[in-house]
Amino acid sequence: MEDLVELRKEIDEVDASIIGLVAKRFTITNEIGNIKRASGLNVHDPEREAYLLKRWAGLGKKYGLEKDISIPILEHLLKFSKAKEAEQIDPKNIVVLGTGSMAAALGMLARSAGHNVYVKGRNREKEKKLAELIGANVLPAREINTDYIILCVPPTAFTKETIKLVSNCHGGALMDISSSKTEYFKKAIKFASESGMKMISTHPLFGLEDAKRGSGIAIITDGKTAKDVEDAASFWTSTGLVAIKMSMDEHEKAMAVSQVLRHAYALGFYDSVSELSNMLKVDYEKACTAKFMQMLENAKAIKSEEWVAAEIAKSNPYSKLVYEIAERNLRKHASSLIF
Ligand SMILES: C=C(O[C@@H]1C=C(C(=O)O)C=C[C@H]1O)C(=O)O
Repeated sequence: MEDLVELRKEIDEVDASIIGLVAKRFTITNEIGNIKRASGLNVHDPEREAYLLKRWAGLGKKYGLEKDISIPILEHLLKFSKAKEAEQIDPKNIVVLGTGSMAAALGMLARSAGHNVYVKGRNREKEKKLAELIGANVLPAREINTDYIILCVPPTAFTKETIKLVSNCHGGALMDISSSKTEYFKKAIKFASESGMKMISTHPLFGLEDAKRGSGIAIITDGKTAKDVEDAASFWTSTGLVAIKMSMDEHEKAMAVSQVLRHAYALGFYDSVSELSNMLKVDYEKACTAKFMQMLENAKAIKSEEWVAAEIAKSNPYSKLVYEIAERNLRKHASSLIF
């Protein structure tokens, strides 16, 4: 039985590599599509395809794989690579700066929409791993024209050195993804202008696990030309996200309700659960509902990143109001229920 588990683990790893490589192949065929479009060549190249069929048969033989297995895979790839090449409208050169989960989520969305995605991080290993995972390329050292550099690093890691990592990238705009805009935004604008880049502030309105087509992304309109906002919106729309244009103040207000307030109660709830259960010496997990556990899980996730919650609360201009109202309502319920 242990062997079965081990072998399945191995299969899972092989499958991840296969998918990563298939996605990488599409990045390359999309780039070929761009070159063909620029030089007026046909997408379909029968000579090249005949060569590939022969080569795949040869490679199959070398690895002991029957033609019946290998050739249909190639045919499937050819069908979709040509379809993607043909349908590509306006592929952008995107650099994902950072190697964390948000970088993975956004890079993946951009990749699957057919954009050319490059990964850049401070750590070479992590950078390579992420590029493989999403079927993108590591940012090459040569000079490169970019449309958007998506800044997926936490505010604390956002320094001049971070920007230097993409000093070979020219053109386009730097996009931050932070949920609290005021402080971060100022810093990002400063760095962007120092390095001659435009700055567009965005905020993906989803958590790390649920970055999927149809989720929203806020685009901050303050101080931006209508064209810059429109271009950014159309890029994100192409990845399947819904672009929501809003002012910085509207965004901060929405964050005050949906993040600062939620975090306040979640952290208060989490701390109260542990304090109260210790005090009562009760094993609440033995006799609680699934809904309670769900709420505790949510609170625990926020607690585990308390510093993020603190940072958002610290820089949100409405936090004081949020805490006043949260406290008042808790007291109101306490007095109407108990006292
Ligand atoms: C990518 C290309 O375009 C098409 C797709 C191919 C592929 O997926 O490998 C090969 C030949 C072309 O019909 C190319 O010309 O290389």
